[in-house]
Amino acid sequence: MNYQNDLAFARRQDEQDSLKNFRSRFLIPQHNGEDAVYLCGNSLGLQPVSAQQYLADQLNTWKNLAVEGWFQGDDPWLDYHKSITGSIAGLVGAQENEVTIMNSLTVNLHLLMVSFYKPDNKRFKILMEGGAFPSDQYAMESQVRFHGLDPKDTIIEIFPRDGEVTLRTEDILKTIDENKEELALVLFGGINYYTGQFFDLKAITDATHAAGAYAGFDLAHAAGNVPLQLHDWGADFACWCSYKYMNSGPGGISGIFVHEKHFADKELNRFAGWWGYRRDKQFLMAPGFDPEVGAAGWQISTSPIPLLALFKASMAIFDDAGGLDTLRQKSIHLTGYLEFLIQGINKEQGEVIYKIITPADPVARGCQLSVVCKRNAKAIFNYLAQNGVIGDWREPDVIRLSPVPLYNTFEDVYQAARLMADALKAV
Ligand SMILES: Cc1ncc(COP(=O)(O)O)c(C=O)c1O
Ligand SMILES: Nc1ccccc1C(=O)C[C@H](N)C(=O)O
Repeated sequence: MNYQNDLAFARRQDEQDSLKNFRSRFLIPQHNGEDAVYLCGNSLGLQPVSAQQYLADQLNTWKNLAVEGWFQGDDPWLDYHKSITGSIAGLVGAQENEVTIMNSLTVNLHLLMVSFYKPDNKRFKILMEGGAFPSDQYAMESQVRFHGLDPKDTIIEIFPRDGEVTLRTEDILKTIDENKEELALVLFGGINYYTGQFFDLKAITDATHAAGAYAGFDLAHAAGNVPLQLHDWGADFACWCSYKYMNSGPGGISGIFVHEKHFADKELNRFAGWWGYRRDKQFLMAPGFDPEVGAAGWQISTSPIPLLALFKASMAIFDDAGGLDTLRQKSIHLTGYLEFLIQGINKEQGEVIYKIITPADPVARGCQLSVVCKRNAKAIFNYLAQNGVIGDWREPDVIRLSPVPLYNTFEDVYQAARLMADALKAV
């Protein structure tokens, strides 16, 4: 696309945007009485206007039906989660029975590792991306210790080559192959939280399986952001939080994927609870765990209905937007526009002050651009915040900015970049 550094150009793009009406379905934070420039869907997606009503409906069911709400009403709570698993499955490229929603992300990472990390004398190593989100590192390390192993001898982290900031797929595949005798699990982020790099998950899955190990993914930054084909890629399992690009609210419920090839595998451990029991017999309260077929059999505890209601409000918007394909098209243009404008600032300055560390190829990134500030980084971030641009800061010098196609505009992106240029004069 031929971008222009010009407000009129940005407004023309917004005018022509087939998704332009979706912004009004979200509550945009205010700054000095105007919409803030919210570029932080990578951390917390915005609240759907309808969220209050979805929540109020369930509070009313609780008020009117109380315990009968589990079995009666328009949308009985017992199967309430089923009304959104189809939409979620569509977003991650799964069959509906391969997806369920439960707990929070790190909890689910642990539970899925109970099933898919079973080290023995021969295969015990875990391969992950260097610089993964700390919670994932802590989860892996504690799982390894739980099995009586030392993380130092067990967890292999792959880091970029010297002088590079992102990982090369060839290096990931080579490391998998080099460790094929001892590898038990490859557990990668879909998109790295710091650099915004979107990994080649199909290639990683294929290489992992060729090495005789399981492939699992933390899709916190990928779900609802980039197209995924978990079923067709043959990934063994995945989990993600829904409060980022899926807009389910702070601490919103997490999703899991288990490939159907594992449904009948009696060898897989799982930590069981009655919510994962086969639904037709759950209330017989019989001894002996008999799981529901599919990912739903990994559930443990009673569904948190208020959280599901919030999630449902957001999934209805994704459904109306027609799924991820249209969103992705706009996303590529929006993020591309931000990249173009930032590069324009660098050109004007005659040096790279805002170094984008996220890959330039749209195939290798989602909404997010991670920008290293070479000068007065924290002061620039603060200047942006004071002027209504909400991104986030990651130590030591990275500003993350994520234009989200459902609610951000080209004008948002234009204003953010204009303020990034102004900041260089102001701080
Ligand atoms: C990649 C990744 N993993 C794990 C987490 C932690 O998730 P939670 O606190 O919901 O367990 C986050 C975000 O907080 C994340 O980005
Ligand atoms: N759950 C949170 C609670 C408080 C503050 C941030 C978060 C995030 O999600 C951070 C995000 N995972 C990140 O990529 O940095």
